[in-house]
Amino acid sequence: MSTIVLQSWKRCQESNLKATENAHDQIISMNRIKEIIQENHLLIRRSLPLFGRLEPFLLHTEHIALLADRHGNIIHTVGDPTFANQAQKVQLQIGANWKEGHKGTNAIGTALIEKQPVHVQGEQHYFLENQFLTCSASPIFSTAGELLGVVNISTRKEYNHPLSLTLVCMVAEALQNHFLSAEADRIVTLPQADSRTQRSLPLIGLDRDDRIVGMNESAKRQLGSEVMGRVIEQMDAGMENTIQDKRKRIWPSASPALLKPFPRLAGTCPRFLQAKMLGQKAARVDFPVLLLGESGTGKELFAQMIHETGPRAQEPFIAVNCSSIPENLIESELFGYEGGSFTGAQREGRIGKFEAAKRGTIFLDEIGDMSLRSQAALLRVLQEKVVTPVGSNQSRPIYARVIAATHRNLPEEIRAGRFRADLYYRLKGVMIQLPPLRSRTDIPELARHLLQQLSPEGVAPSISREAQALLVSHSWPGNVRELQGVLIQAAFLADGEDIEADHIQLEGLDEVRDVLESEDALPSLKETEKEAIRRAIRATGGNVSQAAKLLQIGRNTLYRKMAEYRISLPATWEEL
Ligand SMILES: Nc1ncnc2c1ncn2[C@@H]1O[C@H](COP(=O)(O)OP(=O)(O)OP(=O)(O)O)[C@@H](O)[C@H]1O
Repeated sequence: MSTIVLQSWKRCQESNLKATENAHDQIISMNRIKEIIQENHLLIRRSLPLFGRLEPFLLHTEHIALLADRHGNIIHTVGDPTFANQAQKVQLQIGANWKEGHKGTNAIGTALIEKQPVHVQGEQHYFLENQFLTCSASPIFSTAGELLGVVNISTRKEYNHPLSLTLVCMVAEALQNHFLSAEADRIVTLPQADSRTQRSLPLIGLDRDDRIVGMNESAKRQLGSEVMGRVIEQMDAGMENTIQDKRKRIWPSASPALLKPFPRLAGTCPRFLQAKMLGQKAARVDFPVLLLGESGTGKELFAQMIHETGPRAQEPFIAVNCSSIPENLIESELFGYEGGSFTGAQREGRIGKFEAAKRGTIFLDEIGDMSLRSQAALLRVLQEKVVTPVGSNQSRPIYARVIAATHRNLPEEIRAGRFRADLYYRLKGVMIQLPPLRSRTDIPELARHLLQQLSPEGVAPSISREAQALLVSHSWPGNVRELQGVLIQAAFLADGEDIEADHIQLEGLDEVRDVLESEDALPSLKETEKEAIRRAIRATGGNVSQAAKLLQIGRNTLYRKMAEYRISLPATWEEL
């Protein structure tokens, strides 16, 4: 018996599995099978062609090939129908679960635990009822290295053949190479370290910046998985040959005529249009996006548009305000938690925002306000593309696209030691800088658009020349959000008539800012601001959105100020 099989038997004995009893198979409902197939649709879709090619060779040979997901659920089978019938007696069929924990030593379950190819022959199966089988399984890894499932070939024990293990390894490797070719922009191959011992060509997948985004097992053995995310030219990786290059297809095809419009984003200012075009291009590809801009410049709206016009539009868009979550809760919020893992946690546990975003988009707003500890945890997740819920030791793959945003100057934050450089480089696949409103040349047009939005059924009021001049000359510290507020007030005061200069109330904001900047007055103004925030929170019963509206500042700005002044929300916050 191999060491792997011996160790597996030991685990089974320690778990008190009784070899002579039948395995505790769960009967899985049709609905659950559909869900499992849905969860693994990408793996199945990409594996089907290969299984299709394998099928004719398995017919009349009493062999079947199976695909199982990373939990050991069988999700696809092909092969000899006679043997498939016999295999069903022990539930070796679609929908059944072959985790070692309840099926004992078996190729699928044991390969999942060991994360390496496993051959289990006849009597080496732990349960007597499975000992008529001989099975070989090899794990399938994503290009980023996460375990996706296993490919397994089973037959009767009399037909045991050592080559079946080689065959499953080749199928798993072919699948991984196929994933690599679908996901990377360019694939390069390294010279083989030792062509006698190396089974296949080491392949490396690169993004358009030549950063390593995936590797097959052979490359991983040669370079180690820690090189993921590094730029190939900066590495001493030896000579490489490009064997596939899709980059030319991605970028030229994103000509302006082919870009999908961002209907909710108004503006004609050249700086804004340039940012919008970058966003439209980013919607077509899957790179991480980093949105930079002051509060209220439209970062969240931009992120929504990138999501809604891209291929992930049918999946969820989940926005997370990183500055509003207390540091000790951020990991459980993002990555989820197991039941009872900390005081105040829900008994049944909860999935995190990354998993909730499924194959959609997670929008990490105010990323620059995250603590260094949380940044380290986030970086790990982005690198490994798996989350480990708080209190659990099981990691789960994540598929969401990441769009991050901040009003902070991240290079400056990095220099000050408050932001991790490696996280910054991970996040800034495509970087888009949104101009502040005061530097935009299209304030009157934007104002007309916002007024139109305010009166969807009627005719929006016009804005007189004097009123426009006021709007253009204001410094807009609150950006588009502030403009929205001013226009609501103006339309209300105009009472159905056109908006005149008198209706534009830019009251005090500039004066307040001027005074705030004068050093002598600073302490008392801070106090005033603190008190205003406290009162707004009290008046709205702790509703931050309403309090922000009352104070005429953005929600994020309010959160920031609350953190700065150490003002916490009553009860609800503590109960979180
Ligand atoms: N170009 C635009 N066209 C129309 N509406 C806009 C535009 N830019 C921003 N807005 C509107 O302005 C408001 C503020 O935008 P948004 O919340 O996206 O800003 P933000 O940069 O994410 O702010 P914060 O950093 O404070 O969260 C929203 O109501 C949004 O719909």
